[in-house]
Amino acid sequence: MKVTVLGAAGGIGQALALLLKLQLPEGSELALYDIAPVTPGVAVDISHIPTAVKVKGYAGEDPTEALKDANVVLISAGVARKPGMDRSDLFNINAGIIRNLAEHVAKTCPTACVGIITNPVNTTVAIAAEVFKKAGVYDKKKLFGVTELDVVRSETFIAELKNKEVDTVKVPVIGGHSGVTILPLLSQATSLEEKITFTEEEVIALTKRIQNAGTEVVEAKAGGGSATLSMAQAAARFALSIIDGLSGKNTLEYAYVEGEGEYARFFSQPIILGRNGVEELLPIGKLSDFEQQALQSMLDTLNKDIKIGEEFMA
Ligand SMILES: NC(=O)c1ccc[n+]([C@@H]2O[C@H](COP(=O)([O-])OP(=O)(O)OC[C@H]3O[C@@H](n4cnc5c(N)ncnc54)[C@H](O)[C@@H]3O)[C@@H](O)[C@H]2O)c1
Ligand SMILES: O=C(O)C[C@H](O)C(=O)O
Repeated sequence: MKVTVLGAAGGIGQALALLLKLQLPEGSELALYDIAPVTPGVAVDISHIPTAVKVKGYAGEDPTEALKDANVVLISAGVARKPGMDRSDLFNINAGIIRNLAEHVAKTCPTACVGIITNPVNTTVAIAAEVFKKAGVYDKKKLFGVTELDVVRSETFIAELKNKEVDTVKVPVIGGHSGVTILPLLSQATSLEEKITFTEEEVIALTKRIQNAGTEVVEAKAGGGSATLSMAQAAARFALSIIDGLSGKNTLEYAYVEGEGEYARFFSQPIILGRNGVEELLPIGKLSDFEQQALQSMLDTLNKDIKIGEEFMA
C-alpha cells in the first residue's frame, strides 16, 4: 500500500508523516511531497526511524513522482488561519492549490482514495470532485473531506466532562467542517455501549465548544497557525481506517462525502469503508430536537459553501 502526503513539509504534513511512518502496516510505502525544498530532508529524517515503512521525499512544482501508484493521497497543502480569520478566508489561496493538486491526482493515480484536509473543507472537496469529474475519473466513493478532528475533539471533550475513559467514548459528528456546520450528535454518544446523558446546558456548551475548537487553537497559537498535531493524529487515524477498508477489513468512520444528497451534496456522515472506499452510507439515526434544529439551520451555510466550490470550477 502506498500513501502520499501532499503538503508534507507543513505543520500537519510533518507530524502526519511521522505518525504514518510509525503506524502504517509493514511493507507500506510513504511518499512525501511539498513545494518546500526541505521535503526530501524530512523524508531522510523520518527514514531513520526503524519501522518497515519505506519513505521517499519530493520537492518542487511537480508531484507526479510522489503520486505514482498511490493507493491513498492525503492533501494538507495550503495556508492556515490566523486569529480573526474564518476558514472561508482561506478560499482565495487554497482553492487554486487544491485544483492544481487534484488535476495531478486525476492524471497520475485516478483510482486512489483522496482525503482532503485543506480548508475550507466544505468547499475544497467540491473543487476536487469537479476536477475529477472534468477529467472523467470521479468516483464519489473515493473522495473524502477529513472531518475526523471533529470526532477526535468530541471524544476528548466528552470524556473530560463526564469522567470517562477517552478510548471508550463514541460519538457521531455530522454536517461539514466549519462553525455551525459541525454538529456532534451528543444524543447518540456512548461509552462502552452505554448512553451518555447530558443536561440541556451541557449540550449547548459542549456543542459550541466542539464547533469553535479550531478557533480555540488558532487563538491559543496567537498567529502561529492552526491545529497541526491533533489534526495529524486525526488524519493518521482516518488514513489507517481507509487502509483497513482497502485491505478488506470494513471499518466505521465519519467523513464529508458525496452521499444521497438529502441535506447537501456533500455531508459528513457515518460510513463503512471497504475495498472500494465508501462501501456503505449509514443513516445519521434519530436526532434530538436540539440537533434537528441545528441541522436545519446549518444547511444554508453548507450548501452555499459547496456552491462556491462548484462555481469556482464552472
Ligand atoms: N480538516 C481539518 O480538520 C483541518 C485541521 C487543521 C488544519 N487544516 C487545514 O490544513 C491546511 C494546512 O495546515 P498546516 O497547519 O499544515 O499549514 P502549514 O502552512 O504549516 O503547511 C502547509 C504546507 O503546504 C505547502 N504547500 C503550499 N502550497 C503547496 C502546493 N501547491 N503543493 C504542495 N504543497 C504546498 C507549504 O509549503 C506548507 O509546507 C490549512 O488549510 C488548514 O486550514 C484542516
Ligand atoms: O480551525 C482551523 O482553521 C483549522 C481546522 O479546521 C480546525 O478545525 O482546527
